[in-house]
Amino acid sequence: MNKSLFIEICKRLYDRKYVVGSGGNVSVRDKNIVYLTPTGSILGFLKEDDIAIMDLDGNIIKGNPTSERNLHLMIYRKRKDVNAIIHTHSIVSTFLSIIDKEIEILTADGKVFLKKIGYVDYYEAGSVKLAEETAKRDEDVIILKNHGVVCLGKDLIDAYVKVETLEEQAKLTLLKLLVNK
Ligand SMILES: C[C@H](O)[C@@H](O)[C@@H](O)C(=O)COP(=O)(O)O
Ligand SMILES: [Zn+2]
Repeated sequence: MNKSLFIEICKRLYDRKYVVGSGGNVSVRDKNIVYLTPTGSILGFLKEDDIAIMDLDGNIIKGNPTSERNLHLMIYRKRKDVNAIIHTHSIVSTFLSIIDKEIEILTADGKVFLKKIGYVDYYEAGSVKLAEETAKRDEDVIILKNHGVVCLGKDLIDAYVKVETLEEQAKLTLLKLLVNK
């Protein structure tokens, strides 16, 4: 697992305001081992030694993994093609879910990188129910209503591109709603 890339991606998510405060979490799977951001951590300030480690069975090997660990693990167990998961609180993507508007895929990037967007109703953050309902989805891009987004990738770069592209499509959707008012 490329720990320096993991830290760099977390820093960019924070610096580009896909998360604020201690929000968001990231994980990477390497065979039967999962590397996760620690619960309560500020993604912009992480060091390589802060990265928590679990196995796919849910045993903690190192540190205190994210409170959304069940969400990450349930997806990895179901989706053998997924090796990275990014959860953010992307503001426009989340805002549209608050006003019950679906994100439209409006440009070429959206069509290429997002394909379909799934939606999960609001369930308490960190709950097994939220994890179960999210893991039921088959899309790689999932909106957690009134909470944030979850993007799945074959690797960390793939998941990161989906986070950025999703927020761009959300911004375009919002602009379209405002112009068409
Ligand atoms: C309230 C929590 O911040 C929730 O939003 C959670 O989903 C999150 O984003 C960060 O939780 P961790 O710090 O436990 O990863
Ligand atoms: Zn969250």
